[in-house]
Amino acid sequence: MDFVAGCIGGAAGVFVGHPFDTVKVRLQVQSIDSPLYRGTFHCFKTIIRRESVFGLYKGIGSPMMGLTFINAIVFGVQGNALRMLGHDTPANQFIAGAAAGGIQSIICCPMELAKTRMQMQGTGEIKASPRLYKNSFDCLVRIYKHSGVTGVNRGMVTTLIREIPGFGVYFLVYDVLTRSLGCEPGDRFMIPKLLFAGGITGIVSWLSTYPADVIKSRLQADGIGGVYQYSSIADCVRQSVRKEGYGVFTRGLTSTLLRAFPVNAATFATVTLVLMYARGVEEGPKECKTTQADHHPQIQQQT
Ligand SMILES: NC(=[NH2+])NCCC[C@H](N)C(=O)O
Repeated sequence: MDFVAGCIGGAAGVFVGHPFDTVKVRLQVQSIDSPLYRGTFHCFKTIIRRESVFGLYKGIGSPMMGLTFINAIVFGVQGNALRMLGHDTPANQFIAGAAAGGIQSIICCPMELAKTRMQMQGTGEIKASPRLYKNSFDCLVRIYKHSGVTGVNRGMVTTLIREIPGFGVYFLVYDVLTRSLGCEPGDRFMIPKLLFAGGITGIVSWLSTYPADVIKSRLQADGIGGVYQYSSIADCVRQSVRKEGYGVFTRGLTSTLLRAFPVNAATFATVTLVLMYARGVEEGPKECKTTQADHHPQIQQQT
């Protein structure tokens, strides 16, 4: 049931958060020499004006499909890893989350490569012009045909640098918050508490590894049409800092944090409600459990 809950929770999160992600990528990747957007809200308005509201949903295909598996992997691996580690401690929360973050990167990296390319395609164009990629799947097929497995995994190292600590923090912070807020079964404020805990967790998690996300976006957007600006991660960091200063690592951060709260609040609350329904249907009222796998956003009905 964790699988189903994770899938539905992930889909809810993608629908709520994708526009913010598109704005983030546009701001992260746009040229500093001739910027199209002055900031987060100007970017939102410009995309809607020039590309309609659907411009905000460019590239949603791959995360909507990919997150079905990603959330299932994340919640499944984290819960099983924690059980393997034996004790539900903050350190084990981090370790289990980091393991989940590393494993889900196998799907996340190609998925975000396609998403990033689709989000950057047709930037600022008022009228649809012939596109390099028809859709996210066509994007990955073309990259694979041109550059093979290496091409499809472009940005993998920066994805791992972002996701392994990022997901470690994700599950550690969520566990600490839900415990300190007293998310106990039968608490009538449990859902608002879980929404709050999930939202804050998303913000803290993204802040923890955001510089890696900026570099990952630039590397994954690089090479469209076969023209490469960066030769390596170090070259991308060097060029970015030399041209824009260390502030480059905050590009798109506002949109990311605006996205992180509702997406992760929606994901955790949806997972909770799906599991609550499932347990309510399958197993009826349950005692409050203590293991982390059951400390996840679940609601056991009072017996
Ligand atoms: N820095 C991270 N990768 N944090 C994990 C957050 C994952 C969550 N699915 C989101 O997209 O917000």
